[in-house]
Amino acid sequence: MMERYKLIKEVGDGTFGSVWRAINKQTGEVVAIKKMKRKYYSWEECMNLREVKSLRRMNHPNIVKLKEVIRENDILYFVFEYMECNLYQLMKDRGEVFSEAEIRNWCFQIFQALAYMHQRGYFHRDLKPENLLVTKDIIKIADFGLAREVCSQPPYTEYVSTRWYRAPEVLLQSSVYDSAVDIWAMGAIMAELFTLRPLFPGLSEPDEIYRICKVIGSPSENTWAEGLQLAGTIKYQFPQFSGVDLSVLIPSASKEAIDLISSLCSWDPRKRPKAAEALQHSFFQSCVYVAPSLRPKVAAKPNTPPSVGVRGASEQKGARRYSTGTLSTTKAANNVLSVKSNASLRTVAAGAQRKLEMAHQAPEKTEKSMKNSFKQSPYRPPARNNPGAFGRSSRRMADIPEKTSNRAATSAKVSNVAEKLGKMSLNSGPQHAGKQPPPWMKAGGWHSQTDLLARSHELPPRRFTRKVVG
Ligand SMILES: Nc1ncnc2c1ncn2[C@@H]1O[C@H](COP(=O)(O)OP(=O)(O)OP(=O)(O)O)[C@@H](O)[C@H]1O
Repeated sequence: MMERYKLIKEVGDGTFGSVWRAINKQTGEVVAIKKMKRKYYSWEECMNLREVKSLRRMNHPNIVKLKEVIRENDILYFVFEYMECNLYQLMKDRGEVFSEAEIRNWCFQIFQALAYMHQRGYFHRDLKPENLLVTKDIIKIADFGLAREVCSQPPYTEYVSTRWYRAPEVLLQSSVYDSAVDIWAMGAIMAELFTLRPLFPGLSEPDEIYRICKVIGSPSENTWAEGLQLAGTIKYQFPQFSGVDLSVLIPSASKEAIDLISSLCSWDPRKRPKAAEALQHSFFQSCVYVAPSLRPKVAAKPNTPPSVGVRGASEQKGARRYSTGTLSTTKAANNVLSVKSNASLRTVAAGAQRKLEMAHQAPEKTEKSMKNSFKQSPYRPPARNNPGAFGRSSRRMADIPEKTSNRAATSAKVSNVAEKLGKMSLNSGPQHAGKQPPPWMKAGGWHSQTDLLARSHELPPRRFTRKVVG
């Protein structure tokens, strides 16, 4: 099976697998092949993997497409559509800041993918720049190793995710969390796109919360009563900060962008907008939806990329087919699973699920649980010479995913807007013509600014190290 592909170059080395650029010798198609690090001794084991289970159900232009699953000599390979680079690589190599139009374009696409995914009852749980893959103007969500079905039943597995983008309810070990964790991550990522620096680069879990408090202000009974309870449960006391003016921290961002980021990064998960609501924020005003009835009757092209931001309207015609399609798998040969669109789903019995999930952890890349972390290192303000919110810490430290004992569960609360999304397609409107309506979402309470927080233009060049190669 694998002889059909020629491996060209390793382009990524993740926790669970190494990723290669490869060519399909028969068709000449360039693909990305993820070779899993552990062995899989049966086909059933493979079918139970989260990555397979969730990606099989996803068919969206902004979710990286799983083309094939191959098991050969007990090694498991995922064949994905190939993407040129990830968002972290783009930021790292960037000499100057991205334009707001570029950021809007990317975020609009990611929120569409999230709206699609959340609406179908999945959330990603590990959104970070490395998992957002870019080819030209198109951005796609990758790495569904941690994706969870919103309605899945307990017992819930421990899970691994990346600290800098981790939502406060997860840091505080909430037993119930939901798709709002992806929304928090998007706030942090969006801010990072503007400044090219992580917004909350915590060196540990307590430090992560400390930095969040410093930037968005400590939570109160008014802003997040449940959070105070959660903190009480693990005997954690929030440091007291009133927060800073995000527009000072992110000077290149417009008022609308600042308003959206502050909504996304709300302490209370229920106060964060849903992905479909975020798409309606005034920041995305130039990205206009067109109802199907108003669309020109042109046959959708099978692989048309989505039209976003202010780009050409001609690209948008295929958008709807992606938001309605489903995936199915065809076991074409004994050890090959080809993934085809627009056919029915098959759910695999979850017999060995828990065993697999546990095996899915990478012990050498985990840290002790938050409980232990807090127990052993009670809250301490960073030392005087601590670099502050935008520290010069090694990126690798936060790349190390942490094992937490959170249980994921929630009801899939899908807004009407999200439901409508599947019936809509995209169009591009003019850039901010005329007066803009006020943002629909209220910004968080920004009170004062602390000089401990460096401004982005005062920051030294980014010196983070990453595990991504190529
Ligand atoms: N389809 C693709 N096209 C091109 N590069 C890819 C593709 N998929 C993954 N990569 C590269 O490989 C890297 C690791 O991939 P991925 O995140 O899927 O692996 P992982 O083992 O699950 O990683 P993690 O440590 O984040 O859990 C990505 O950051 C990206 O740079």
